[in-house]
This record gives sequence, structure tokens and C-alpha cells, in this order.
Amino acid sequence: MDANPVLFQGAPPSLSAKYEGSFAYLTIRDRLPTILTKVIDTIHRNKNKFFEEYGEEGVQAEKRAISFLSKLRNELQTDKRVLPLTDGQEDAETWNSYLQYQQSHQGELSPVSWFSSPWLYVECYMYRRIQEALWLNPPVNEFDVFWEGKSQSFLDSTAAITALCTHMELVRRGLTHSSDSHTLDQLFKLLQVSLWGNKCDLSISAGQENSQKGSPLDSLDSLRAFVLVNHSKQVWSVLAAARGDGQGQRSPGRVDIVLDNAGFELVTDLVLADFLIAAGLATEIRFHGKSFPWFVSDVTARDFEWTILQTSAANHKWMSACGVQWKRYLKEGVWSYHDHAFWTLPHDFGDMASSAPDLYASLRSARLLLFKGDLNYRKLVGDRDWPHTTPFHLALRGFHPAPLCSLRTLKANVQVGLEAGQGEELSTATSTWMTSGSYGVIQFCSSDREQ
Ligand SMILES: O=P(O)(O)OC[C@@]1(O)O[C@H](CO)[C@@H](O)[C@@H]1O
Ligand SMILES: [Mn+2]
Repeated sequence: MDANPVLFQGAPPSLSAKYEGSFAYLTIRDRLPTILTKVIDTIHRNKNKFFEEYGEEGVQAEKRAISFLSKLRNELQTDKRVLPLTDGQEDAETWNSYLQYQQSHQGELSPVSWFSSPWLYVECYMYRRIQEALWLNPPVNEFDVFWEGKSQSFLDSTAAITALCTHMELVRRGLTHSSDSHTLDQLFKLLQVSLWGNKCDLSISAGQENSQKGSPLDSLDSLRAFVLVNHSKQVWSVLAAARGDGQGQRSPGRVDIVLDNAGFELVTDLVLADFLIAAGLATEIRFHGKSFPWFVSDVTARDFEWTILQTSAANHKWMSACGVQWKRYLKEGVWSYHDHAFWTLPHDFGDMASSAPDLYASLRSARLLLFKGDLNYRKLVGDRDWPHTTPFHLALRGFHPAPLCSLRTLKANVQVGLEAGQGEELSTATSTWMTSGSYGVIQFCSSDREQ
């Protein structure tokens, strides 16, 4: 994979902690050390488990991993240079080439350090260094330091998940004689449920409990005003057109969902994906997750499989019915799970065509791409300090593999595609509108850049 990002002329500067007091600065100064401390505590709390499983070797490995992570936390808190990776994993060379590129871009007078470099780069780098601490210390190398938080978030959301699965089973029964307007209405509802599922992110809460309590369907009306951009109609147009009118040769196509968080958010995405198939709006769904634990609550293959198993084995009949259906989709190949290395590299999506041409080519054959969450949004627009009225397709900087839609709650201070004055109005109403997670967008861009 070519590490060197494509330089996009005319893009504004990257968000960075070099701007004291910025959200990036506060994230790196406060939240990332808190996350690292929780990771260290989690490893320490599992010391007996490591001893039971691996004997003294496990205890020694636990000590070494903690020492690695304590050193990492000190590097971060004292703004040391970003260091090359030493674990020799497949992606290490790409990460180290990216570091060299970043250093050449910043110049020798400004060493690449935590507070001097682009926020997106150093935050992704921190999660890769956490993995390095595990991978360098077998036999604890397979331990998922975020597993407890992710699985607990699912268990704490059981009531909401049950309500959502019950809704899906009722909808499924009504689909055989459903009018287009009813199907459209359901699609709009489930796009919003998937959007708001993104509030349940353990990175923004620095690992604090962040599950869904009430039924997600009950709050859609009260949350409508918080959707700043709503392109649900464009999503319907792409999918309904592909479905054809029954006479045409068109056929529904494949929808790719670039996942974000495990727990409740993943269930909202599985229900949306189930609906797309059941309503005949898609014939195949590809899910894209992370190949190792990432940003505290992002989905890995283990989380994906566990969530479907838990749902299918639930003692609530509609929750179990959904889980059984989802297992069937996977068995039949209607659904599939993928975890390309690109999603856990430091590159933003403007670099995908050059850095991961195989992945870019694969996404091009989708009818629609759904990108979940804030980090994916930041990577779509390059985590640049864009004016809020910048057209979405411009901020994508050439990333146009297929029609795409971002379902994102705002947890970082970057947002494009707003109307003139909309950002100023929001800032007057509440200064934290870009970072609290209270606002969201359903933001679409067609692949032929008409938007
Ligand atoms: O991608 P998600 O899970 O929606 O959110 C992840 C994230 O919002 O967590 C941090 C909160 O500031 C950001 O660094 C990052 O973008
Ligand atoms: Mn996430």
C-alpha cells in the first residue's frame, strides 16, 4: 500500500492540537490520556485471568504491556516525537512511511509530535500503538482491551434492542403488501435510528457507560430538529430507482455499510441492513469493520459475530427471530463481513484510491455506501477546518467511488454542507453543537458530483 497521501490543493489546514484550547487540543490533553489509563487499568484487572490462562508467562507479559502503555501515555502527555512502530506487523511499514511523509511535510524544524501534528493522525496512531503494546507481548497479544466496554454496552441496551427487533419483525410482516410510501417511511425511520445509534460511542465518553436506554423509535420526532442535513430522499431515490418498477431490467444492488461502534449502534445497522433486504431495496449487504480494536468501541469481527450470536440466542422471541434471520443472511452470502487494513490506517479517504486501490475498486461496485459515525466523517472530509458552507462533494476531495451517505452525530469540530448562516445560528444557540453528539447529519453525495 502506498503510504503517501494525495496532496489536495486548496484544502484548509488540518484540525490539530497545535491550536491551544481547540477540541483537538482538549481531546489530546485530556481524553486520550484518560482512555489510555482505562486501558492500563483493564489489563491490570485481568492479571489473574492471564495467570490462570498462561501461568507466570502471562503475568510477565501483562507487566510488559502495562510498561509499554505507561511509556506511551508519558510520550503523549509530554508532547514527545511520534515514534516508528516496531512490531513488524503487515501494516507497520505503511504506518512508518506515513510518519516519514508527515515529517517531510512538517519540515525538520517541527518534529512530528502529539500536539504539533494533525489530530486525525495522532489519534489513529495512539490506537495502533495500543495494539503494538499487545502484539509485542504474547501471550496477551490477542487480548481486546475494549471488549468489556463493548459487550457491556450491548447488554445495557437490551430493552432498546428488544424494542427495535420487535419493530423490525412487525415491519417484516407488513412488507409483502406495503406501498412505496410506507416503505419509504420505514426507510426514513431506520436511517434516523441508525444515525442516533451513533451517540453510543465509548470514545467520546472516554470509556464511560454510553448505552441506549429507551426505545429508539419513540424519540425520532423529538430529535428531528437536531438533524442538520437530511438527504434521506436522495438515499430512497438511489435505492428505489435501482429496484426498478418491476418492468425494467434494473435490479436492486449491493449496499456497503462502513460500520462504526459495536453495542447498540451495531444493532441499529443490522436492523437497517435487514430492512433493505426484506424491502427489496438491496440484494446484498457488505459490512466493513476494523481488523483490530479501534477507537474504544469500533466493531471487530469478534464483536460482529458475538452480537449476532447474542441476538439469535436471546430469550425474547422477536429479538431471537431477528438474530436467526441475520445468521441466515450470512450463511446464504446475502450479508458478508470484511475488515480491510485500510480502515485502521492513518489515511483519510481522499487517499484510498492511491493507498488501497483494491478497496476503492470494490466500493465502486456498490449501489450505495453508508458511512457510520464521526471518525468516518472526519476521514471523508480529511479532518480539515472547512467553512461550514463548503459543498460536501468538494470536501470529499475526489473520493467518489459510488453514491454515498454519511450517518453521523457530530463529535468533532468539522461540518460541511450547511446552509449560509446555519453554523452561525447554531453557535449562537449552543457553543458545543459540533462536539456534543446532540446533532447529526444524513448527508448524501452522488458519485457523479451533481451535489
Ligand atoms: O466515530 P465515532 O465512534 O462516532 O466517534 C469517534 C470520535 O468521535 O471519538 C472522538 C470524540 O471526539 C473523536 O476523536 C472521534 O471522531
Ligand atoms: Mn467509533
